[in-house]
Amino acid sequence: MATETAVIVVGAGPSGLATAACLNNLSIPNIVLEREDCFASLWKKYSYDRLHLHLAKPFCQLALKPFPDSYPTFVSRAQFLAYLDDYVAHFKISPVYKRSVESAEYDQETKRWRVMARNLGGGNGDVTEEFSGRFLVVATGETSDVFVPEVPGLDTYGGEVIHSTRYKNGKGYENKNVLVVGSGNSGMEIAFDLSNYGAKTSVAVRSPIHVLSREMASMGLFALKYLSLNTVDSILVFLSKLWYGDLTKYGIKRLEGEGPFTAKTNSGKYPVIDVGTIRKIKSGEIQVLPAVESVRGNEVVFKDGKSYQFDSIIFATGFKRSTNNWLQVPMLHFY
Ligand SMILES: NC(=O)C1=CN([C@@H]2O[C@H](COP(=O)(O)OP(=O)(O)OC[C@H]3O[C@@H](n4cnc5c(N)ncnc54)[C@H](OP(=O)(O)O)[C@@H]3O)[C@@H](O)[C@H]2O)C=CC1
Ligand SMILES: O=C(O)C(=O)Cc1c[nH]c2ccccc12
Repeated sequence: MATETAVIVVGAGPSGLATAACLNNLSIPNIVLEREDCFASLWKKYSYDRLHLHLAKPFCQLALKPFPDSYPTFVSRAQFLAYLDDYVAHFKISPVYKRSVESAEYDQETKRWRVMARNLGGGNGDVTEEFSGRFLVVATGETSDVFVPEVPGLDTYGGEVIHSTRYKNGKGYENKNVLVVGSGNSGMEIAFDLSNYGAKTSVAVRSPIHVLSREMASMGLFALKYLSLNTVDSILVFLSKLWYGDLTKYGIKRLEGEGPFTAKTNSGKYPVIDVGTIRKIKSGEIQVLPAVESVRGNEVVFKDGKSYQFDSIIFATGFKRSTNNWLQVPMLHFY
């Protein structure tokens, strides 16, 4: 027997919770299905201690409930989680946990979505459950499944290998040679954190990037209300050049041809919001290396042919979307 509702929301991250809050506020029946055993699992379980929202308060609060006035401009992970706890209680949201959605199809006859979810908490053997709703909301985000590239020889590596989602802080990395692979926001901040804990830190930067300060990014978002994307991007590139200078000699090339917000909008390439990493790169505390080519024992070989020994490798290589695995809508395309 299918469980019937008006709206099925897949994912209990911040977007899924905000959707459920708006629906509950209008007394529209809904069910939130969540694969994990808690809401906002990325924030709760899979992020590092020093994490703060990168964008100023007004850009990050969820629908219908602003952040408390006492919160600072850049909200910490603990504060964000406390806010979400309040939010879930206030809007009486009760996600159904440990439900991994395996398929969602729209039935043209009944005009309803049929969603099949595996109950991961079913004890002996998982059970598949059916949910039926008039509307489906996909709130599984851009960060649902971890991505680690295949690196030749990685299986011969004797040191520790983790994905950025397992990194909490630099305890235990003091004086260790640590390589962070990936120069997105996770990689750049984890490198900064490791260095603060006394790790000998390197970061492998494969592609050109935009680097902005938190203030530049928030100012840019605010300016988008009044100015075009291209104008805002030109201002941001100007400010970034002025503030950070040319980073080529440190191994970081600026992304040319597409401004920071255009790159985000067109190809999901987020600008790096600098939290202090660039200063450490300039001072030599953090070493920038090119793309990783292969691993040979405890040595990592880079694109320039050089190789170095590392005690640990942290793959901050991002995520894969999961939507295409279960959403059966041939006419929709997701990048
Ligand atoms: N405080 C905050 O609000 C924070 C927000 N975030 C956000 O979370 C999201 C995820 O960020 P993040 O975890 O950094 O992931 P991203 O996808 O943003 O970054 C992944 C990085 O890994 C690199 N990479 C991928 N594959 C390879 C490979 N085979 N070899 C070498 N490098 C590779 C990418 O380089 P390339 O471009 O060459 O593919 C890129 O630099 C983003 O939206 C980010 O902005 C993250 C941290 C903090
Ligand atoms: O408001 C948007 O469209 C966003 O994606 C916000 C956002 C998240 N991370 C960022 C990094 C730099 C600039 C904007 C964002």
